[in-house]
Amino acid sequence: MSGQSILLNARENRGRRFSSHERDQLRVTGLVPPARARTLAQEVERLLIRLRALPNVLSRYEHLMHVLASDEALFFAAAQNNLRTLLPMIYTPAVGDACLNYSDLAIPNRGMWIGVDQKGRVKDILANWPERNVDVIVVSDCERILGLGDLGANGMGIPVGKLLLYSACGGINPARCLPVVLDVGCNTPSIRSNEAYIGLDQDRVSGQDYDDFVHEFIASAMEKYGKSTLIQFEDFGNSNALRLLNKYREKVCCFNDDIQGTASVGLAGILTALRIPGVASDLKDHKFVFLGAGSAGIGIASLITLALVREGVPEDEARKKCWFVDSRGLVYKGRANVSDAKAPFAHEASPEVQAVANAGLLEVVKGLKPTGLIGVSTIRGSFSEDIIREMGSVNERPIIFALSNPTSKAECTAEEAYKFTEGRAIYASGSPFGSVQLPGHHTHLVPGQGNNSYIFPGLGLGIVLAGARHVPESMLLTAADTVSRLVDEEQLQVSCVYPDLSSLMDISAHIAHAVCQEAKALSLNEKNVDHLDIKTIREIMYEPGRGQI
Ligand SMILES: NC(=O)C1=CN([C@@H]2O[C@H](COP(=O)(O)OP(=O)(O)OC[C@H]3O[C@@H](n4cnc5c(N)ncnc54)[C@H](OP(=O)(O)O)[C@@H]3O)[C@@H](O)[C@H]2O)C=CC1
Ligand SMILES: CC(=O)C(=O)O
Ligand SMILES: [Mg+2]
Repeated sequence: MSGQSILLNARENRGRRFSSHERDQLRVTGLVPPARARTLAQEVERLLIRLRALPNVLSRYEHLMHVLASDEALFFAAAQNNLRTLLPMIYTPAVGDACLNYSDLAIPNRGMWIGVDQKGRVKDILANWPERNVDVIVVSDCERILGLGDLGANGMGIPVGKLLLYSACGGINPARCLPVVLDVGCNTPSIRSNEAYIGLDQDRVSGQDYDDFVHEFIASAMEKYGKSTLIQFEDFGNSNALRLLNKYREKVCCFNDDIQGTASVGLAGILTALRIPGVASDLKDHKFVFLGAGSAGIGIASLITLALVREGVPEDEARKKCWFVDSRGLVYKGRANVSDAKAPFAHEASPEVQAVANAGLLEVVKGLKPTGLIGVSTIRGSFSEDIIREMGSVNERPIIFALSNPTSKAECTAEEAYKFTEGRAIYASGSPFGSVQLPGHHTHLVPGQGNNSYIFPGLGLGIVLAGARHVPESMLLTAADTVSRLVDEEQLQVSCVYPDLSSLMDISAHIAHAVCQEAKALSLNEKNVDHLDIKTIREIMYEPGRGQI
């Protein structure tokens, strides 16, 4: 490749970073401005200045997508070395705004939209993807994009964003990542009424037609890329997420990020909290109330159950540590409308608890006295002052996780959680909040970002390196243990239950190592992992700025 074609290729293009010798050799002299070659560090710095000068979230998102499409090394070097700054611009919360407005954004196309109108032709369509080798596919039908609902084809920002994190935080080569939207229609009138809407203008298909289409996609992807390609299900609606996971988890190498990745990051935060003075140090001495009993909530509770079983607690007893409140109130045995997924967590409720079951979350908290309150409901403000105060009155250090995304959907803010508990809350949120200094307090408090982005990049890397045939729950447990172990004293001092976000590449190397070992222990690895110590994994991770920044 040489001349103009190299400048038009995002993977090869280095724009103004080509040396004069390279410019001559590659025949791009004159095609780039004549000023002396710049370094990657200089270009990254310039990009950050430019981003700061842009007026809003969407303009920054658009700018970054253009950089990505023209100079991949610059994009990922900037991201990997400035995760705290760039993650919120390419992932939550910005990606929420981006998806809401996707049809109107001036950005290059990225990923594959496969429409249900192409049923029967999915294999042919996949053949249009230019790369022969794919390690990870993130696929969404976009029915539940973050807490924003059904955004149809606009949801592409999510598979794209997740895969950007696979490279920026997990060191997977971006050339081997495939974002896919299965466009099965959209039931949100405001999205479809935009005359520029990029998706199919039809209602969602469901039932057998839906299942056949998803199946055709999975079978075609396996046929084209092989059985070791990892499929990550992302942001499927509640009626399909667990169903599809259960259908495919033993058949293909796949996991559902909203169920399992979230479970792992949720458990990691809880395990870390056990190390904070004032919190009961034994998981079995805790009780959790979840607001929201969908993919994320049921996922976290199921993994807490597994962690307790690992400690010798009988499964039935373990499940009783987790209680759910859904859109109809407390979930308990004998209540109407308890789905199969919720049923294992529908416990016998004492008459006192039943008496408050329809009275709202505050009464449930008063009745059950949980040690932890976990928000996965998409309802902003649902952890009201009263509820947070109640958590503070029954716990020395209440665990309060507001995990709904994006920021606009968080059950409570970091400041609310700290203020209403006099700084005693151990708080984490799905989308980032800044640190908080309460009046009269010496130290600032740092909310952890309880987001599955701590998990899936390293988990995926481990799966790919091991050539794992399946993704058993024990891999999610081991990922949670690993993340929790990496939280240092300094973080604990400021009540933060997650490791420093800017070290995600290192965290991912640790997770990948643990996952490789787990794959080997279960004989699930198609590839030899014996040589893969943490240092070796870290060295083979994709990192365009290595040694230059
Ligand atoms: N931090 C992270 O890493 C992650 C965060 N999330 C976030 O979690 C949220 C939920 O995701 P997910 O579980 O997949 O979504 P689901 O659609 O699967 O579940 C949503 C749940 O919220 C419940 N709910 C809705 N309204 C209310 C209400 N007013 N009061 C109580 N419960 C209510 C629903 O109740 P019902 O069952 O009765 O309909 C349902 O159980 C989203 O905002 C998502 O962005 C998700 C994955 C990862
Ligand atoms: C983080 C994530 O996966 C979600 O909010 O859906
Ligand atoms: Mg998700």
